[in-house]
Amino acid sequence: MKITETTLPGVLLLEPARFGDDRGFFSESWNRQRMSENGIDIDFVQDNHSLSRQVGTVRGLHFQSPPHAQAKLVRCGRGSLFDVAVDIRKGSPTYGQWVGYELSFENGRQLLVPEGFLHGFITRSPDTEIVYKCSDYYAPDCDGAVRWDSCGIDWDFDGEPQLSPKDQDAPALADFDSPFTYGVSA
Ligand SMILES: Cc1cn([C@H]2C[C@H](O)[C@@H](COP(=O)(O)OP(=O)(O)O[C@H]3O[C@@H](C)C(=O)[C@@H](O)[C@H]3O)O2)c(=O)[nH]c1=O
Repeated sequence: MKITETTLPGVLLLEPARFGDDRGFFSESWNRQRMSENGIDIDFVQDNHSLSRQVGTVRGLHFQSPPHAQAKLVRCGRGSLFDVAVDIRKGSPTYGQWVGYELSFENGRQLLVPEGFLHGFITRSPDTEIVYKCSDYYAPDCDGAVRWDSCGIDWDFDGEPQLSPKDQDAPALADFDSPFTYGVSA
């Protein structure tokens, strides 16, 4: 497991080992003990899976408010996508900054998105599947979104993205009052 820090402290890029043979490959996509040895102690309680048919489907940018804030461990099950995290902790030295990485079935990369960050992605291939673990259960009352195109993210996409009505109507980051504060545990 290769773990790389990003420019946003706490957001990590993980590359699990793949053991290839004539059949294909084997990979441990999550090993609690190994992660703990690397200082990552998260109790994941829910595993999510979604399919996006079209290239240029955007899901995000999403968060759940305290007391149901979620850390997420994200990977791509099929196809490819550009996955993004944005720091929305008020008072954070990196507030409003983002990181983005290509996650694909081929590269097997994972992104760890802590509590206090927006998460979202755009698909780069048709029929792309995303799979992610969450550290708290889905809580619709705490569900929130910020406009995908309001954070200065370079999505490297020229067309018209496919968005849910909820994501279309989300507030811009500039008009958003974040429920997270830097240094305060959610
Ligand atoms: C997120 C979620 C949704 N749902 C339901 C609600 C709704 O009827 C349907 C679709 O929900 P959404 O439109 O919110 O799905 P989606 O836009 O895929 O939302 C997801 O986007 C990515 C980027 C994330 O980071 C996730 O946390 C989550 O917010 O699924 C659940 O039952 N459990 C869940 O955990």
